[in-house]
Amino acid sequence: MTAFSDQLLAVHSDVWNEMQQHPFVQAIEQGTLPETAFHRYLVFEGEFVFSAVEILAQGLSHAPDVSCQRWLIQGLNGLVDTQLGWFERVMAKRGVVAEHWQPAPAGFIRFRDGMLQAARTGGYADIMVLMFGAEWMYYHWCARAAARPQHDEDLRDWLSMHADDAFYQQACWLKQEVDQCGLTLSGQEKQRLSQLYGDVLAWEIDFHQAMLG
Ligand SMILES: Cc1ncc(CO)c(N)n1
Repeated sequence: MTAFSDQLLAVHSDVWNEMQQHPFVQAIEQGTLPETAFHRYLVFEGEFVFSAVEILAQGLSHAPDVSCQRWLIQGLNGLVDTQLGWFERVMAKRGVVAEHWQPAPAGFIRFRDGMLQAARTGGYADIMVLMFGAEWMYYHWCARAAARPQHDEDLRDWLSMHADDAFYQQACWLKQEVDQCGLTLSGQEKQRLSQLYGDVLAWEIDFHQAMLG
């Protein structure tokens, strides 16, 4: 039987491909992303990472065993220390002030609120689907973009944080958790989570569209 994560990828391949070929992603791959768009991205991606801490923490509150708790705590450390620390340093160095980019674009709000609402009302499987949706997709485009020459050192750094082995292992763990959840879910629950996975990719497309201004 096809693993649940592979079913999600197969059913939603159109929206997956749309995200992988998004103009924001293409601009980064081709080295043509305007600096304004990168600065807008730093502000709202930083805000999303802050929300992702809450999403993973909700996951931690439902974790079925210690091994899952360890993975989630490691993920939380990565977000709070490595990533949020990186935003603070890079934004200060580049003179990017979050308050200057308010109000937040509608595409960002839809993405963030969609993710937070699903994490707050859903169970462990919901949160694994949310984070698998976000991270597996990010690993794939960032790995491609990181393999290209990138003249902006901060962008290069950000891409490599999402293309390195630690990030890949975490994305693989989320994929396995989705498969594990799939083994005991009813057909109706799987249908609901498949819809949620499709929503995540659609919200991601909205988010990255909004970053182009
Ligand atoms: C917008 C967005 N989606 C997904 C990820 C994956 O972690 C991220 N860092 N940012």
